[in-house]
Amino acid sequence: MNASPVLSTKALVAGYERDLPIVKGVDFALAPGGFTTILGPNGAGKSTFVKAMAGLVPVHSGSIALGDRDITKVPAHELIRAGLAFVPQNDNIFASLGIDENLRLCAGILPAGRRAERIEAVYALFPDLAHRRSMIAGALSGGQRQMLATARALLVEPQVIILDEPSAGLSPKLVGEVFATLTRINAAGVAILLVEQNVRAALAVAHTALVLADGHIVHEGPAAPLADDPRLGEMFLGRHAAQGEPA
Ligand SMILES: Nc1ncnc2c1ncn2[C@@H]1O[C@H](COP(=O)(O)OP(=O)(O)OP(=O)(O)O)[C@@H](O)[C@H]1O
Repeated sequence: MNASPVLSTKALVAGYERDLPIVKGVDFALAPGGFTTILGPNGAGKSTFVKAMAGLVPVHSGSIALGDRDITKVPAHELIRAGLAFVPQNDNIFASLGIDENLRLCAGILPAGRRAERIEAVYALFPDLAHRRSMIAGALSGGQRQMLATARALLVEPQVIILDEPSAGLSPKLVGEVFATLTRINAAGVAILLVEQNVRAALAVAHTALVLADGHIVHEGPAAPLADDPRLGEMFLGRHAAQGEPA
């Protein structure tokens, strides 16, 4: 028996301008504790799709649910309290503040009595950050910045965390560290939705994969087998492949 999804969409159409849909009717479901990666060619609408779920891009039609709650029209700041955390690709930390200040600032939305306890719980997940509490965030490496951004999102004990290309611009070693961290977070019971360009690394950690092309789902299934699936290249090349153009 399948548990009801923690995050889902029905016939979701979304985009920045009303007459220009980018996400074109997507039905999606993320299982509680699941780990799904969203892949697809540049401009497929991956970021737009997750931003719509995070309340950051207008929904034209269809619906979004967090558990049983319809969140289609819930603003982004309320979604964080409701248990849906979003880590954007850029500008996801306060670079001029210390690591500890970054966390304390974000913990401000929690009841006062829980803040210190949650900050320590998050430090326990990120020992690299715990060792550098007073360091200015802007001086962190790319991978450490991503970890701080993820740590901030975890302060509220979300049911779901959505990450938009956390490995962008990182060296292979740092990519490995970021993805190992995501695996630990998921093992602790937090469902993860991960937008990635780094296809191989994402398929190695996620349970399921969803491939978007031109705002539509063109494939959905277990992640690991997709890495060796000959159709993978075609899904990324889209109509160019169908027209027989070279990769
Ligand atoms: N802020 C914006 N305003 C208007 N259009 C946008 C905006 N951001 C993205 N778009 C458009 O939406 C389409 C999908 O972009 P999106 O960033 O969602 O794709 P993506 O699959 O995440 O691509 P990439 O892998 O290159 O990041 C593109 O045509 C893009 O130009």
